Amino acid sequence: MSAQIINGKQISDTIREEIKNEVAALREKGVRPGLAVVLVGEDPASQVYVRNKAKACEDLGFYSEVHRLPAETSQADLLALIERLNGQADINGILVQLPLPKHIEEKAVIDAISVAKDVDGFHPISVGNLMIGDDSLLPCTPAGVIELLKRTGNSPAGKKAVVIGRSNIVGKPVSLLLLRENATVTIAHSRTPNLPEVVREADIVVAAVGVPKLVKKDWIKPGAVVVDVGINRLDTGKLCGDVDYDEVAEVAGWITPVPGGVGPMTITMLMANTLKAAKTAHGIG
Ligand SMILES: Nc1nc(=O)c2c([nH]1)NC[C@@H]1CN(c3ccc(C(=O)N[C@@H](CCC(=O)O)C(=O)O)cc3)C=[N+]21
Repeated sequence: MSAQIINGKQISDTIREEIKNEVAALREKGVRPGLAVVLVGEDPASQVYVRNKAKACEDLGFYSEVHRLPAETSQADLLALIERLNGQADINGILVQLPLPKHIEEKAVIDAISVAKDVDGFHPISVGNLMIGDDSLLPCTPAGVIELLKRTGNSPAGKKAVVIGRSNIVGKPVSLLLLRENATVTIAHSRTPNLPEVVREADIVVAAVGVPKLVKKDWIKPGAVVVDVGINRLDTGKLCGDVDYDEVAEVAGWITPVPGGVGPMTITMLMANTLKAAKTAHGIG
């Protein structure tokens, strides 16, 4: 047996087409969603991500601004830029690329972003809204995971889900979203005893730990859905996930590849959030 592949690239393209059509209709009414991306420093991986986000904006008809600041930018200057973007009517979403240089306090920066423009969903109020179940801007990667499950007919309702990893950007929020979708959720992590045994109970496995090929074939219940959020760059330059894809694909029912799985969905959900923020800003349902 061999797993069906969850093609994140293809699903992402379908959603982008939906967004593109909606943006075109909005622009007829004089509304153009706008995204500001802020990059501090010259981290090469971040440069690539920022370029991809700007490209997505262009492809989908969004207005976009990329602010590239030198690595030695002061926290005060960065906060002043965010303040300006918060007040800018043509900007509906603000994304400050993480990680930031050491001398800048991440929390101060995230807290400064207007909740209405928090398209990453990282602001404490957005996190609180997620916890309560209020309709808010959801963090992009977790929202992408849910979308992949739903669009392949793998609704989490009534399923047992095991999330490996408890980070603020993936593990915790994806667990809350799975719970909201009526899954029974276990959050496993580096201190969980008998991890393979715990994972073997799962109908849905979400791996988000950042350890290359951690999840093995004998951890997986036959037929389970395996979603790999890990993006690890090996010494060879190749990307690899947290799941040992080749062997796990032999037992899983469904599996996401890396690249081409969750990654493309992250940027697509960012676009969806920016569109949503623009509609809210203009009082459009
Ligand atoms: N404020 C903030 N928000 C973020 O959302 C954010 C961030 N900072 N910092 C960095 C991480 C990483 N991230 C990715 C987005 C897309 C792919 C993606 O499209 N990956 C492709 C492959 C890309 C490649 O080849 O390198 C794939 O998996 O198929 C990956 C990673 C967003 N991040």
